Amino acid sequence: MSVTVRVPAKVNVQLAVGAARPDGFHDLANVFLAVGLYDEVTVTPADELRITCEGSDAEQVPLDRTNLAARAAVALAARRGIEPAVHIHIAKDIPVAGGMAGGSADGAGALLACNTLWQAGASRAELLAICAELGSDVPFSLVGGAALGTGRGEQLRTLEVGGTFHWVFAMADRGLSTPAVFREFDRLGEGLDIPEPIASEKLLGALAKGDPDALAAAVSNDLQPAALSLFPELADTLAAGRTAGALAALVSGSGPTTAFLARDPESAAKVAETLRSSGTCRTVRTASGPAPGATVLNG
Ligand SMILES: C[C@@](CO)(OP(=O)(O)O)[C@H](O)COP(=O)(O)OP(=O)(O)OC[C@H]1O[C@@H](n2ccc(N)nc2=O)[C@H](O)[C@@H]1O
Ligand SMILES: Nc1ncnc2c1ncn2[C@@H]1O[C@H](COP(=O)(O)OP(=O)(O)O)[C@@H](O)[C@H]1O
Repeated sequence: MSVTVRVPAKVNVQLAVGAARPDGFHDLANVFLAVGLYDEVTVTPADELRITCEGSDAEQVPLDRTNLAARAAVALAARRGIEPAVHIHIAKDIPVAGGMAGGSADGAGALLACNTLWQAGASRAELLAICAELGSDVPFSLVGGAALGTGRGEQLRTLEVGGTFHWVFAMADRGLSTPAVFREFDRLGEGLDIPEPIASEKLLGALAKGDPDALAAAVSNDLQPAALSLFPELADTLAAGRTAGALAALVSGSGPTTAFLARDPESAAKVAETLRSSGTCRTVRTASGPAPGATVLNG
């Protein structure tokens, strides 16, 4: 018997970043929106832990115990005193190292799948605690929808969303390392007074209303200057999307995926087409949000 879990990607509609903490992390006001681009994680009993991956970015995914899906299975098995004897297969559609939390999605997906396969009985609270140990973004991948993440992004408050938002995502031809982007944020901010990260009331209101124009006016990403400093060509992609009629154009999280908010599906298709022919990115996808969090598809 196998269990398959579907898990969404995310875009950060607000990413406010505070100064570096003594532990090296940064306090955030991180407004996550799950979008309908998914990885599927399938777990099947096996003699020992094994990982396989399929999809266009599969060769970039580590197949050893550093894979977040493997770490999730090991963490749950250790808590239950059992062997993580499972084959984890990842059908990957979320870009790797793209700032869309693909690894985090696989971690949350494997955790929910193993909990189901092993009938391990971990509560939602226990699953969320394991997710937070695995990474700052992993709890949100489990929960989906829209949420405000505080602390290092792992303490979640669910947000109301009053409609569907239509997005276009432009994937770059190389990845960006999340720690490197935070380091660049620190370097650019040296000697400056970095304010406490606070969620924007205007942005939360726009989400609650489902108003794309109001959301477009309120989106922000404090990591964007750092991502652009490490990957200056992203400015051309952002400009191409704006010219094509996107309501807002921003780097998704630590990048280098760029995200474009459109008024409706027709406008999203037009922005996508223009970006495809712009020569400024590798692939272009459309997706809408909010999307549900990790969901068991069978088993
Ligand atoms: C920036 C964000 C925005 O949602 O995601 P991505 O855009 O990369 O997907 C997240 O904060 C990334 O979360 P995640 O990828 O889970 O990060 P973690 O594994 O917890 O941490 C990786 C590294 O990122 C830096 N980091 C992460 C989170 C945080 N609040 N402060 C940090 O400084 C630290 O250098 C840390 O060692
Ligand atoms: N299941 C996984 N899928 C993708 N990357 C993973 C996974 N597990 C670990 N990684 C590592 O995490 C890094 C960041 O990947 P990813 O989570 O896709 O990007 P981001 O943090 O930008 O959202 C990758 O370069 C890879 O080395």
